[in-house]
Amino acid sequence: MAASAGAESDRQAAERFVGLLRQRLLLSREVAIAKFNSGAPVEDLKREKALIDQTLKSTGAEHEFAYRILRAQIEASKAAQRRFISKWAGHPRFRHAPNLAKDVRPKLDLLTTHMLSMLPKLHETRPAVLRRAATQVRWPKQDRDCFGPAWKVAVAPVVEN
Ligand SMILES: O=C(O)C(=O)C[C@]1(C(=O)O)C=C[C@@H](O)C=C1
Repeated sequence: MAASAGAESDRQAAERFVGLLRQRLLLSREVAIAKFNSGAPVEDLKREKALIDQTLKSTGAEHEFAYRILRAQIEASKAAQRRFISKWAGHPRFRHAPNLAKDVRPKLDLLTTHMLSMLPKLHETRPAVLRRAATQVRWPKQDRDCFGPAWKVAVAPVVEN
């Protein structure tokens, strides 16, 4: 470790990045609860456009990669939300639902910014290391049926890179 002491290793960077994607996907359950209670549709194209525009404005050389990664996170979130909402069909509304605009979206935004700030580092990370980190991710057992398939969507641009 002598020469690179203090520098984040490839493995650490990959795990940190994948951890951010995981946290973002975990929030899709909160989003789904809010939408299940309010009846709002899963897809919000206005919000997606705002996110993408913001991303394209704030990224440099990693433009294309950033776009693909963010798109995948949005698609993954929708896939997980739809699974949750169909699983809850026939259930009463949740007693406590988070406020999408005030509670959940600011968290999604923070994770997105953090995630995108790691892209330059990620470009130098070997794909095999990223793939390994992505396959090591675990989900709460009771929600694996929703997060598992969505995770494949979330990491597709990372593991195929
Ligand atoms: O903010 C929402 O309403 C979400 O469902 C989250 C999210 C996202 O991943 O950022 C996903 C799907 C929507 O179409 C818009 C945004």
